[in-house]
Amino acid sequence: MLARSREGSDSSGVTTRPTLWLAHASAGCARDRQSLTQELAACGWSTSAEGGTAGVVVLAPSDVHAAATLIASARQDGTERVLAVVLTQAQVPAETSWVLLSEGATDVVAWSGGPVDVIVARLERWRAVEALLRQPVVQDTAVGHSPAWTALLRQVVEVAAFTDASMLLLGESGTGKELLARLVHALDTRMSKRELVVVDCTTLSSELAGSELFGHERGAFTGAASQREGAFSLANDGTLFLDEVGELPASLQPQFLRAVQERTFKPVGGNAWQRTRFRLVCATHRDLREQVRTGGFRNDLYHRLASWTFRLPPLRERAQDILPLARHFVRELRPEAPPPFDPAVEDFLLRRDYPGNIRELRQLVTRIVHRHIGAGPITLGAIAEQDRPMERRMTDWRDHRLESAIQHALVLGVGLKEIGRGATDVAVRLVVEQERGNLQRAARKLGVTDRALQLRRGAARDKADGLDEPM
Ligand SMILES: Nc1ncnc2c1ncn2[C@@H]1O[C@H](COP(=O)(O)OP(=O)(O)OP(=O)(O)O)[C@@H](O)[C@H]1O
Repeated sequence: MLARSREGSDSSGVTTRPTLWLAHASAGCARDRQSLTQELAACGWSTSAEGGTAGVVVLAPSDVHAAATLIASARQDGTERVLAVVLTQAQVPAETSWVLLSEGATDVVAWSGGPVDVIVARLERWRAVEALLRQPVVQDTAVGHSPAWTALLRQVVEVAAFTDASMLLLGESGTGKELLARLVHALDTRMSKRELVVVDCTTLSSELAGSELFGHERGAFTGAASQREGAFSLANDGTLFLDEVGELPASLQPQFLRAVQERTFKPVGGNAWQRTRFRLVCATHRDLREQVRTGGFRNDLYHRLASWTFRLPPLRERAQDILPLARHFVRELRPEAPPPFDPAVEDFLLRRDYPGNIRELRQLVTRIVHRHIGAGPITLGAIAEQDRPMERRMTDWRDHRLESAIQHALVLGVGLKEIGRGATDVAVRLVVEQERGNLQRAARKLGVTDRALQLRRGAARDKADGLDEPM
């Protein structure tokens, strides 16, 4: 019932034709699948039994486990979104939905024949989001194809384009919080959109912060020679980006809460309330919840800021983005003729640690490009002395993170065979994801035969059968 292929994908892995992968969980629902195919076709959605980036799985209420296996396997092979369509006139039981969602279904709906509006509404939204992700404003600025990054981007783009909700961006320094805030502003569809106003809360002093945020009237305080607009007013019909919001002075938080909640504020020294309408995006590298717990940040304000919370992955969790990002920075610096990296330089970039995340990678690549001479590829000699690897700076893959994962497994009583198998399965999953479901390329990269890879994947899927380790 499941035949998959990766055709129809462009370089970013996004399907260029609007064909939907359609599968059914058991022979019993083949006829319903047929009528769903027709209904979808009437709404302009063609379907195929072969893979795509989005799919629909049709199941009878008794097929939950078969459907869950189908969905998990599709997700592993690179299908980004799967809608589970349960053939029932009743509501889908919550337990069924949770099982399907936990195996990777994006959504679960009930359908009992007839119009497919509920299904099509979801497919149209997905298509709109995928179209946005292909826009140059996203492709050319928010570089990265790793699953962690694309999953995040997909959610951010959806919230940015289809809501005016406030967003809280959490992440280590240099992970791209400001870049995402700019993207959210660029994707905002409000016609009257004005500007993006950036306020760095680390630079707000208690005395001047009120004026910076709310503006002031002439003569409001010594030195206020003329009236001045503040960030809340400047951001009207635009976006207000508060960087390092955890540093917002406690004395300002009540006023700030009012401005965010009511969208009204009074300039310093003024009597009249002013209205403002903006999208609020905040960022912090701190644990804001912990600040709330210890009383450094107001709980009510936190909940106002964090309608949506997104965690940006550090670069070490998206290592497959290192080279695409590095090449992107080279193109920015040498747009006319971007030189390629020698394989040895690529290896150096991949093995290094980046505590400063993408900012550190960008600075490193900038130094390399500054030193690169001539028209040929960038060679190891272009790496500045300060950046050259001393043994302790290179990342041994068997580092403390692997050690602590194994330590954890040992504490749980996991045996050597299971640990080895677990490590193999993680490696297989990562490479299959990287190769976007192309099993031949994945096998080559892993240094095993196609058959061995298939066996391992089969065994991982069905651990209960206790198949012997094939590789
Ligand atoms: N996905 C990306 N694609 C291209 N460039 C990126 C990406 N993410 C971050 N950058 C670049 O990395 C640098 C750091 O990003 P940014 O300033 O957005 O990080 P940040 O999380 O806001 O950092 P901080 O917390 O220190 O303010 C910027 O030059 C930005 O353009």
